[in-house]
Amino acid sequence: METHGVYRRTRSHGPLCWVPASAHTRAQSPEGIYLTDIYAQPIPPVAIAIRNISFSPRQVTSDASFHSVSFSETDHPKVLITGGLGQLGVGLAKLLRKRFGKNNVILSDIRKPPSNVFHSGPFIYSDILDYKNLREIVVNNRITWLVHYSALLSAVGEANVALARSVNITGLHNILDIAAEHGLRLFVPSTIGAFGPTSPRNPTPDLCVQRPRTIYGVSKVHAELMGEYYHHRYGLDFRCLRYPGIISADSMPGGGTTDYAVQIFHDAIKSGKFECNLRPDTRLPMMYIDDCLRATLEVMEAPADTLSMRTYNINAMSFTPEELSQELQKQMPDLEVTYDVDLVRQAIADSWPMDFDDSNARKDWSWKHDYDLPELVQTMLNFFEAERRMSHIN
Ligand SMILES: NC(=O)c1ccc[n+]([C@@H]2O[C@H](COP(=O)([O-])OP(=O)(O)OC[C@H]3O[C@@H](n4cnc5c(N)ncnc54)[C@H](O)[C@@H]3O)[C@@H](O)[C@H]2O)c1
Ligand SMILES: C[C@@H](O)[C@H](N)C(=O)O
Repeated sequence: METHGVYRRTRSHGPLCWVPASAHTRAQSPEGIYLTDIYAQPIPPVAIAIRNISFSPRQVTSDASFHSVSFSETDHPKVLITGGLGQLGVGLAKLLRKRFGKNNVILSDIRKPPSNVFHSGPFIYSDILDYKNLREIVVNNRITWLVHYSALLSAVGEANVALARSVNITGLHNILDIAAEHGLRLFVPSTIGAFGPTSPRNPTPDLCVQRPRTIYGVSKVHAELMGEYYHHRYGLDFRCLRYPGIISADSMPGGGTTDYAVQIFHDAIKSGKFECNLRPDTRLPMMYIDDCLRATLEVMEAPADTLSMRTYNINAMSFTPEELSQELQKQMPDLEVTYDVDLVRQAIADSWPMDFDDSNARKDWSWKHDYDLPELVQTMLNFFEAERRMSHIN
């Protein structure tokens, strides 16, 4: 057995890893991380975060390896998606189930799933603020990948800062600890909202000033930094993409600043009219959902040695409400677009990137988007047309 400061190297279960030599005797922070680890020099690259609420000395002996759930690259991962009933989770589950098998992907949320989602594969109740319940789900289902989608988005976050802080920050802490303790590969999405008015906006590179002015943005910068810290400090396999505004036809957005770019299609088809809550010249990075979900799978499958960073910008297109309206009007010339600016959303949008530099993702793991603005508009309209025909048949 090799020792290194207060750490011991062990291979008792699963891969070689570092664990604290006398875990049960040292002082813990409120988050359950050993404070004395901070002073143990030199710090080995891989060690494990342990919570006081998660292990008592009776439950786990001091020489246990918490990396006991090993994920072989040849096996299918067993995936848990948190916050899975939002705009993105159901589509991601569908993509991952196609690849890994229906029963290897569990959707979870605190809401009641609609019947088609409930019957399309495993669904489980999970509140990310309930740490013990999360741990039970991970253990009982032998989870190896965790996709953490639960969050309050930018506009709803500003309307309820306390809840956003709790879900987006405390919830993330639970997720990080669970993932580190059980050796999971963890995906946490970040956003264009992780930048602020002092960031370069056109284009915004991966590494630059990040001083967002929303609780959503602050919580996402915190998530990026904590994930990267757990990666360097504890060997957590943390992967993060900063998504642009995502546009989807069969799922509705959950209260963000980019929601107008989805709503315009619904209103255009329903009434031929749309009232936009952002100014016509507000340029923001955007992406069709299929590109976003494929990027997520691709970065999760990327060999670790191709990832020069753990947080990447990804992008597809940038447009303004005026440009989106004009593209739609090519197919729907009678569409009427008016503007009634929501000051909160406008201030948020004015502080976000106008264009996103994703050259590192393109270089490191060959990221490439499929949909530009014309394909996006055509695909969205095709979806609604197909839906209309189906409803006529039924
Ligand atoms: N949709 C976008 O345009 C976009 C862009 C950038 C980043 N993202 C990120 O992607 C992720 C998914 O986004 P989305 O658009 O699907 O979000 P959404 O708002 O549509 O869904 C979030 C889900 O989280 C759930 N949730 C809330 N509190 C919870 C709790 N305590 N425990 C468990 N679940 C809880 C909600 O019920 C909801 O279903 C989020 O982290 C978001 O920040 C989304
Ligand atoms: C951009 C993204 O994070 C989300 N759609 C929002 O507007 O809040």
